[in-house]
Amino acid sequence: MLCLRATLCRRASQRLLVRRRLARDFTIAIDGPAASGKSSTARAVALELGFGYIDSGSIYRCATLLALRNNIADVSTGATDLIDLINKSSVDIKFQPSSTRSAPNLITGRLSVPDVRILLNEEDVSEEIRKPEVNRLVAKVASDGGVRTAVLGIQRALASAAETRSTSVAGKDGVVSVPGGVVMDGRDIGTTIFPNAELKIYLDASAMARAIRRWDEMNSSLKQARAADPALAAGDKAPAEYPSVEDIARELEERDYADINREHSPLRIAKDAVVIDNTAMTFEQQVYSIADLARDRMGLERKHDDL
Ligand SMILES: Nc1ncnc2c1ncn2[C@@H]1O[C@H](COP(=O)(O)OP(=O)(O)O)[C@@H](O)[C@H]1O
Ligand SMILES: Nc1ccn([C@H]2C[C@H](O)[C@@H](COP(=O)(O)OP(=O)(O)O)O2)c(=O)n1
Repeated sequence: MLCLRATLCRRASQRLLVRRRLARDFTIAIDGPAASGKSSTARAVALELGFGYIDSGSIYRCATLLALRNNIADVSTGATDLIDLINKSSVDIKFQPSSTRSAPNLITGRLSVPDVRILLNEEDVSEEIRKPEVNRLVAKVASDGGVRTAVLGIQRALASAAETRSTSVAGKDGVVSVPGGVVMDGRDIGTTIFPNAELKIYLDASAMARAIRRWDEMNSSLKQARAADPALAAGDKAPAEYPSVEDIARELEERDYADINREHSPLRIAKDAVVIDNTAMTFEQQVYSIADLARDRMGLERKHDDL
């Protein structure tokens, strides 16, 4: 009896060790075109699995903000100065538990989407990096090879910090502490940044669905801002300042074209990526199916076969 118990305990701890080993440094790469749902999905998947999250697009957006603030309008001639500024800057991504502020338009069902704050040299620039002037310039900034190399340094540092942070994950034998995995989203994560990522997702949706989602998102944020600020509620800021769905569709199309056709690390579907078109999917379906794909590959039990 004692012997049987010892064997069972040994087997349980071996299983645990296998899981710990599998969960160690487990990386999920999520790539796809603009507004396909990468960042909201990545955040919810990271929360579901107890992983860290890195929004690589926000680093390119910070680089673009540095260019705008330092009057580097022409990235091709000002690249050296911009690279110098990036190398001297710090970017931090603060992943905060549950908030609907970062996905105000989304029906998330049972899920919560954690908020993410982006700090550039310790200043919170989360809202500023989403402004239209940044949207217009970011693809150009991200097309420069030297800028990409400078951004890579920040991405690697953030990823290794996330991976060394231990988290608690509910395993079959109870809660276990595992060195944290990481979810990173962007354009070249599965192809260039983490070509050996354990799970690669290419998230896509129709161009119109993506434009409508972005438009919805902007309008929900405007409604929230109006509710919080009487000056905005009184109509001081005309809704006409806000782009139409057609304007947004055009902007997304231009950015996708630049991201797909650039020389350095263009947006491509990695050959071993799982392609998910979420045009007709609910947010819950896309998050739970990715989390279960990750669980499969970590040797953990699936949780959402009901979907
Ligand atoms: N399956 C879905 N159905 C409807 N809206 C979605 C879905 N997935 C994401 N969204 C919404 O689409 C918008 C764009 O998502 P986001 O995560 O910011 O995309 P990306 O990071 O690819 O630019 C957000 O407002 C998000 O809440
Ligand atoms: N890994 C990455 C991430 C983003 N970029 C570039 C290309 C994108 O147009 C910009 C902004 O990316 P971001 O993911 O914030 O953009 P969207 O949220 O999808 O609109 O940065 C990149 O080149 N490589």
